[in-house]
Amino acid sequence: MAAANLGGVGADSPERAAAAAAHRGVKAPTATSAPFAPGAVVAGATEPAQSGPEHVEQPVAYDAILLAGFGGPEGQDDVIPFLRNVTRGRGIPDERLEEVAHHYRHFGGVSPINEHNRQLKAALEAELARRGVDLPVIWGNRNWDPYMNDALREAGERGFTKLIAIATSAYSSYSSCRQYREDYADALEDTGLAGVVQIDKVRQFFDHPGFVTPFIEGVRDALAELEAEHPGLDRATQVEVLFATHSIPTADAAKSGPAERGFGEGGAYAAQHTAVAEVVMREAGASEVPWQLVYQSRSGPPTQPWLEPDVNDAIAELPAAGRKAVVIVPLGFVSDHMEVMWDLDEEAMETAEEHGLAAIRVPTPGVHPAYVSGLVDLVLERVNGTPTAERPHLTDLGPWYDVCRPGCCENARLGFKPALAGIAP
Ligand SMILES: CC1=C(CCC(=O)O)c2cc3nc(cc4[nH]c(cc5[nH]c(cc1n2)c(C)c5CCC(=O)O)c(CCC(=O)O)c4C)C(CCC(=O)O)=C3C
Ligand SMILES: [Fe+2]
Repeated sequence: MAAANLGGVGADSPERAAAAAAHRGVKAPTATSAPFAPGAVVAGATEPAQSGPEHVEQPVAYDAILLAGFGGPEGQDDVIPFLRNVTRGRGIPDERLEEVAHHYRHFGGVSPINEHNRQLKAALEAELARRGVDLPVIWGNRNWDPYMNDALREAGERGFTKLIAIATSAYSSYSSCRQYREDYADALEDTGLAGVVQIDKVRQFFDHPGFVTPFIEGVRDALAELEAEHPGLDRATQVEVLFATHSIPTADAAKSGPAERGFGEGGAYAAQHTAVAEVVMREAGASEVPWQLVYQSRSGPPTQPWLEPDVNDAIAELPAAGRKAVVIVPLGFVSDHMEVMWDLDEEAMETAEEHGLAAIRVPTPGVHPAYVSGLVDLVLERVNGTPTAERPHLTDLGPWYDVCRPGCCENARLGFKPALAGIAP
């Protein structure tokens, strides 16, 4: 969410450092004794192996799919408790949270994200049934009901021991990948299922055709619509496509992806978005249209550098470059949640209007059939042990890792915390 400065006691607080340090000591090392599939790293492993496969090519008999969401409030009374969950450990007073809350308040305290995930779960179940795949889907959120702990308790009660997780987040970074993996580890500890339930994850799917196809269609349709509404509009000089994603601290960005790949400044996070945007422009038949990658929804103290440029600043520059229209592509998001409906549909659209630009925001994947069946493909890739060479990916960065590399996507401020489905530290 944008605007509010939630630096607060903030990133480098002693409380946080202490919490991180405490974490290192408390977990029992179980990696060597666990009867898990090669490539799986066990909850609580403090000294796991330093090497392992990047791609798991052996078939694994999973019991269920764990759909992992962010979670969001569903009424005014939920808003502050939800924001406390999101910002836990950062010591942010409720008055400051109320500044962020106004986006939610504006929509009756309801984020649509949980409803999106209910619909996605139903769509996945329908697609699994259509393909004759007998895998139940359990859904748990990081920050709101139904919580990850509830989902894992349910898994335990139903006797599931092998879960394949899909997080509703396509790219590599602390917030979009590793934080989910840490929360799986925490939830297994909380529910007493560490060492009993194995959680693997599907690879980050930023360049999977199922995720990219809706954006390709969206850009193609948006350009056609602009041209129909504005006869004579020259797409090569008067239109610009802005690919928008969530800003993150530059320090987190630099640590996104495996250290040894050396992605430079914006890390794997920026590299993945740039590579996907290129594919979208090409496949939408729009290679001649100018485009750039922009960021949105920054928070944190103003002194802390986050990825730039901000979408609104980028829009403000467009008229001087001769642009008359802008296409905004929410490339970083899987559904029209608050970041999209407020930061893009309210704020960025208003900025475009102020600058006299025609503007269209293209849809997120949502429950697009290509996206839903792509997610099922990603699960089946692991169920069937599909050879790496046969795994679809539209950029030369992929197919991304099944087992995250040491230090991958670490939080630049918190440092190491145990996480599943990867090799630590
Ligand atoms: C990369 C990324 C994604 C995309 C990947 C993914 O989808 O997981 C994402 C998604 C989301 N972020 C969301 C909401 C929030 N994110 C916050 C804070 C932050 N997000 C960050 C990054 C990301 N966030 C970061 C680096 C922070 C600062 C934390 C820190 O400094 O350590 C805050 C706290 C207030 C504030 O800081 O503004 C809120 C309320 C919602 C729910 C929306 C709804 O309710 O509809 C969703 C889907
Ligand atoms: Fe966020």
